[in-house]
Amino acid sequence: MEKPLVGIIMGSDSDWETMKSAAELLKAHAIPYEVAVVSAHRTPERMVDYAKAAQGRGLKIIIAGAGGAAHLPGMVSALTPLPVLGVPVQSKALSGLDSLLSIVQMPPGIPTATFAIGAGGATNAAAFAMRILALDDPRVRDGLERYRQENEARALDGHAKIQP
Ligand SMILES: Nc1c(C(=O)O)ncn1[C@@H]1O[C@H](COP(=O)(O)O)[C@@H](O)[C@H]1O
Repeated sequence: MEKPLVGIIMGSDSDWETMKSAAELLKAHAIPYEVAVVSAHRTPERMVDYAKAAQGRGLKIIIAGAGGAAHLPGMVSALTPLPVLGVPVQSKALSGLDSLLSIVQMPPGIPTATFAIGAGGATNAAAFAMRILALDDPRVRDGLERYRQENEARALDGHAKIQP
């Protein structure tokens, strides 16, 4: 087993339905990743341990998803120098706007990337992680080019279908 380069963490197992989209993209491109439930609110000490150990364990990027009062991405970002990519999970009460605003409005000095609400955001967080890894890894660069071509083919296929 290759050592994971990307850590996908989420506040609750109920976020997996959203966050699995990130895992699927990384898996499709053979990028080693790990998955964990880590919560700033419910398991604060585990969060501190996870964030502080991440770089030393060889992780390069953390994708953090959370819903509602989504403090996890920002708190992890405060505890590690690694890039943290935040995914707002769609909440029932406020449709994820709460999650989005909780992640995006970080104070200067603690940068935390913020993606779209829901599974599309999780996919893009993984695609962005690939772009970061591609800076030093030609294999990931090739994978990204394949992914771009697949997306292009899918769009053109859709275009062909709507021609009268
Ligand atoms: N936002 C956070 C954090 C955190 O930010 O640390 N921990 C859990 N949660 C969120 O609570 C929501 C409801 O969780 P449950 O479904 O377990 O009740 C989830 O979307 C989770 O991300």
